[in-house]
Amino acid sequence: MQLRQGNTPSSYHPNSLHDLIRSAIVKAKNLDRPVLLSYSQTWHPSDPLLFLATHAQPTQPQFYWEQPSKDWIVAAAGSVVSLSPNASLCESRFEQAKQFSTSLLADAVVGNAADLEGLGLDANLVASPYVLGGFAFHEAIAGFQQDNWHSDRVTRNGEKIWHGFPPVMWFVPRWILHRTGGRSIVTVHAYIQPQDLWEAIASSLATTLMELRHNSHENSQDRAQGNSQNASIESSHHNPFPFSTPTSLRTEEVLGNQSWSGIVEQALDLIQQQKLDKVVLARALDVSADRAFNPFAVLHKLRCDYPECVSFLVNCGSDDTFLGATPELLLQVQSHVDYLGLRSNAVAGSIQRGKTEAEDRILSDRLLNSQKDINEHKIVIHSICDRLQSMGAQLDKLAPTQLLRLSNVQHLYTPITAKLPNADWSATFDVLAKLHPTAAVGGEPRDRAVQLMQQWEACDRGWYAAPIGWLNGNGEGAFAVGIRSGYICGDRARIFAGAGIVANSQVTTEQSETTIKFAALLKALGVT
Ligand SMILES: C=C(O[C@@H]1C=C(C(=O)O)C=C[C@H]1O)C(=O)O
Repeated sequence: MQLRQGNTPSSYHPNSLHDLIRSAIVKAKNLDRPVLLSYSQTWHPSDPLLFLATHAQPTQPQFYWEQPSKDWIVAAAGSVVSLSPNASLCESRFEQAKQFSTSLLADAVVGNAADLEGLGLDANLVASPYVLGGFAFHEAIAGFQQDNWHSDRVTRNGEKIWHGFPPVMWFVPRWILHRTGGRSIVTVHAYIQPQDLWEAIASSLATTLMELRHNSHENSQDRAQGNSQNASIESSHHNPFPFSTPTSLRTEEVLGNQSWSGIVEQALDLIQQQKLDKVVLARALDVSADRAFNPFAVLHKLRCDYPECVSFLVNCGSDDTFLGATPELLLQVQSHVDYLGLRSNAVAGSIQRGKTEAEDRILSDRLLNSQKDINEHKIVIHSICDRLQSMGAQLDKLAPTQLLRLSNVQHLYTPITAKLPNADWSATFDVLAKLHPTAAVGGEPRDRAVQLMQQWEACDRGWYAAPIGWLNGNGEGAFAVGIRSGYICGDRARIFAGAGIVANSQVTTEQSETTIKFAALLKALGVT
């Protein structure tokens, strides 16, 4: 863990909660605008997903992020302040999120409980305010109504789509539980107005903390699992989400004007005519069940099956939950005194897993030596590197391309790291706007590819393949590409899978690749 750097957004305030609230009110009065307060304390070790499932209310926004490779879990719910996307503004949704986050984190008043103070500097770094959420793939979602995004969004064939998802949901949660290094910390936020009375704020924060502490189910689950500081979720034989799984499930491909293989053929024609280098085309499946899916149980299956991935869940406070386990990190940032450290992972080029070790090795070798996949992967590396360089980023020496093996599929994978000089954490949003969509989920040239997918794909991508992530007051942040994903609404789910089409792609091979990718979500939903 690195030490707090000079240009991190929030200033640290080591006082009691009551003193902290007083300082925040004084600051709000002096600035004549609301300020964010965050207060953190250590928490008893618990499974953050179970914690979210038992403490979030259905009408509250919810967010979950589990990144085992970074030993980083964030579970959050409620909202003290959120960005209301304004379609009439000419700024993009990333620029709106930047403006929203900048003053919030810059003015934040941050403090820790005495128990955290005792743990030293490292703990202070973990305890900070967070802004988090996600974005739609395209600037606008089909049928989105500015004033009424909870209302039914209906497509041309009369179906409700992406019902609870605005083009951007970016918010400061009421509470957040983060677990890293075997340590759990709860942070509560308040959005303090200049005229607020400290008693009211103190009582509201105390109520939030009390409600979080009070939950017999969570505590009994902890006892049942014998949770200790280092207890791993995967090693627990006890299923923390016992619920009745649907017994009867039906899947149906979402049909557009043309079949998926038809649009792949058309893409190949354009590639042959050298009008396009790559386009990623997605399919969607509707799954319906005889009873409601439990999104937390579905995510639990995904995180157990895909520990190499980022498991995520976002609910904007409606009936719909978007979730998945993605192998693709779009952007990880770390603020330093005179630069912003960047990391983005190129993931493209895929083959199935073998049934035996020998078969697996043959398939890996085939992928590592496939000129078509190497080219497809290079297009993605170049799309990321060129865009970072166009912003003035200094790229580190490129690491060799490796294999990324997931339980259903293996990919070509290259981590890309860079430094953005003289930039602070707020540049994260500029980098996101530049990178999304990379050629891993968009194509090359980007605008042409995006136009084709909007014209050809059977349904709106909504939040599929778009950035989901968080930023905190220590100048750290991470955004994943929301693939291997779908949304759940009661007894229905819509899941997505795409494949990159380049020169020499074969329609049947690409179709099988999407089938393999669908398998992750299908299995988690209970389709065998
Ligand atoms: C678009 C998806 O995956 C992307 C496409 C890949 C490919 O075509 O080889 C590999 C990984 C992802 O970049 C998806 O899973 O939906």
